[in-house]
Order: sequence, then structure tokens, then C-alpha cells
Amino acid sequence: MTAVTETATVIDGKAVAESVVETVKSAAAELKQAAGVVPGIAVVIVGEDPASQVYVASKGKKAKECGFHSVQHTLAEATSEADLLSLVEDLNNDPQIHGILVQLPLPGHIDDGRVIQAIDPEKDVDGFHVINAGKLTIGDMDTAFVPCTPAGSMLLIERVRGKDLSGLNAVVVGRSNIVGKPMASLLLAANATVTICHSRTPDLPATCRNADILVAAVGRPEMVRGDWVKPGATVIDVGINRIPVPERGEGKTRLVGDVAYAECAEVAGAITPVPGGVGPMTIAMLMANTLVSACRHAGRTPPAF
Ligand SMILES: NC(=O)C1=CN([C@@H]2O[C@H](COP(=O)(O)OP(=O)(O)OC[C@H]3O[C@@H](n4cnc5c(N)ncnc54)[C@H](OP(=O)(O)O)[C@@H]3O)[C@@H](O)[C@H]2O)C=CC1
Ligand SMILES: Nc1nc(=O)c2c([nH]1)NC[C@@H]1CN(c3ccc(C(=O)N[C@@H](CCC(=O)O)C(=O)O)cc3)C=[N+]21
Repeated sequence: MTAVTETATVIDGKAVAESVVETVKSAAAELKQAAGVVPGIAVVIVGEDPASQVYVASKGKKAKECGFHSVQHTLAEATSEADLLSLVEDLNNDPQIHGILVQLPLPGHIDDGRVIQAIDPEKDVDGFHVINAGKLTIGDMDTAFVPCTPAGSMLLIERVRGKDLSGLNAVVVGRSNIVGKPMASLLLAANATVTICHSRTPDLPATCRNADILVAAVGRPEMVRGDWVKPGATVIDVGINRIPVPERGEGKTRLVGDVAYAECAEVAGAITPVPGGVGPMTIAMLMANTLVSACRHAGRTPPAF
């Protein structure tokens, strides 16, 4: 008898992200032609964290590809909170800017929360402002900005499971305001039965084994093991962890998710890889949110994603 190893469908986040970007590009061109409006995005980065610089650069590149007006503000690590708040205020008042993103984490002497709440909610394309978090929670998606990573993860889930998740158990590991909580709200809005896990959850493996849809957003390399996964489950790996690979040489690193990919792919029905899964979707949804913002400011109906 031969052992049969089932292997999950690999969800190609890069390809789905490209199709989102194509929609953004053509809608941006149309908006410019019909209303003379060019979507504008401002990305603010404080300090010199190399990983943050890579993300910020790829956001700028993608924005240009979409035909957006794109500006980057790079501030010194020692910038005061007051100076950052005053830049945010300027961007709030700049009619050419429809989306503002302040790259997180900020240096320790700056209060992340205060800066995020200073962004005009109508330009908060990250969806982190309490107004947008509140709108998502009460289900007012038409005027909210939904955080990019959960929004992108939902589009990937939709490709596998469709828009209506009635009858399915979804488990989200992680309860952050930027990923875990909004992810749970979106799954709930799509009629899944949702469980949110965190560092105090007593039996994480057993809870995960109930999941038809399992979302890992923990920040712990390869924490979710193969025997935590229900056969046939859809596994969405949000984690981005750079781990050292000493055998490849000093200082060499590799990107891994929060899911032990090879093991889980043998059990899951569908799984996102890292890289090439949720990461590219995050950037694509940032473009989508910026376009939506520009459409709203111009009084026009944005496309659906
Ligand atoms: N692909 C993308 O575009 C993005 C990827 N990320 C990545 O996603 C991951 C999560 O990010 P983020 O939400 O910001 O992280 P946070 O550190 O803010 O939150 C992590 C969550 O995981 C929980 N947690 C930590 N350890 C355990 C454990 N041992 N068992 C169960 N739960 C645990 C924490 O629980 P508690 O609340 O109890 O402390 C917390 O709720 C990171 O790897 C990050 O790099 C983030 C944003 C975008
Ligand atoms: N205000 C704010 N908004 C954010 O959305 C935000 C943030 N701050 N701080 C940091 C996290 C992280 N994040 C990622 C975006 C893209 C990839 C991405 O494109 N990843 C590629 C690989 C990139 C690589 O090779 O390093 C992939 O997974 O295929 C990853 C992570 C956005 N974040």
C-alpha cells in the first residue's frame, strides 16, 4: 500500500494582489479622466529600521505603478511627537493627499495611539483610527476604512470559500488592534462562527483543530504545527518573521510565517505561503483604500474589491 500525502492548494497572494492592483489602476485612470482627481498617498516613516524602510519603499513603488501621487516623509529617529503631529496635521489639510499612513512601530518616545488618532479618519487608509475601528465593528463597511492586512486576508479566504462563511468555524490566533481584532470582525460579518485566541488561551492546539478557517497573526515563527490543523482547513498565515540561517553565512536570514508551512500544507485544504501570501495583499489593499478615499472625496462610487 502506498501512503497518500494530500497537499493543500497554495493560495497565490501575489497573483490576487496583482488583480487588485489592476482594478485600482484602471479605476484611478477613470477617476482622473472623469473628475480630474489623482489619488494621493503620503507615507511617513520615523527612524531607520531596515525592514520598515523596505515596506515603505514597496508601498511607494506600488503607488506610482497605480498612477497615484505619492509622497514619502522620512523623519529622523529623534523627531519629537509634536513635530510628527504637526506633519500629520499638514497632511490632513493637504487636498492632494487622500491617504495617510504612518509606518509602525514608532520610536519609543512617541505615543503610537496619539499619532494614529490625529489622522483624519477620512484619510486613514490603514483603518486604525477609532472611528474606522468602530465602523467596522458595527458593520458600517460603506464608509469605513478596513485595515489592509485583514481586508487582504478576507479576499484570499473568499477565493477558497466564497463570500458567505455560514456554518464555518473560524479561529484567529492573535488579538491585536491592527490584525487579530479587525480580522475577527470581518469573519463575523461574513457569518463565520469566530473564536479569538491569544497568549492566555489554555489549549491553543485543540482550539485551532476546530477551525475550518485558521488565521495565524502571532509574530512567533512557525508556531502553528501540522497537528493543530483540521484536515481540509483554509490556513491564512499573516506572520512575517525574519529568522537567522547561519548555515547560509553570517547575518543571512530567511522569511517565515507563524505557520510551520510544510507540515500544515500536508493537512490543510488551502494555505498561504510566506512570502507571497498575505504580505502582497496588504500593499494591494492599501492602494485600494487610497483609491476608495479619492473616489469618496470626489463624490464618486468606488469599485468593489
Ligand atoms: N503580512 C502582513 O502584511 C503583516 C504581517 N504582520 C505580522 O503578523 C504578526 C502579528 O502582528 P501583530 O498583530 O501586529 O502582532 P502583536 O504582537 O501586536 O500581536 C500578537 C498577538 O499574538 C498573541 N500571542 C503571542 N504569543 C502567543 C502565544 N504563544 N500563543 C497565543 N497567542 C500569542 C498576543 O497575545 P496577547 O494579546 O495575549 O499578548 C497578541 O494578541 C507578526 O508576525 C507581524 O509581523 C503584521 C502586519 C501586517
Ligand atoms: N502603519 C502601518 N501599516 C502597515 O500595514 C504596516 C505597518 N505600519 N508596519 C509594519 C507592518 C508589516 N507590513 C507588511 C507589508 C507588506 C509585506 C510584504 O509585502 N511582504 C512580502 C515579502 C517582503 C520581504 O521579502 O521582506 C511577502 O510576504 O511576500 C509584509 C509586511 C505592513 N505593516
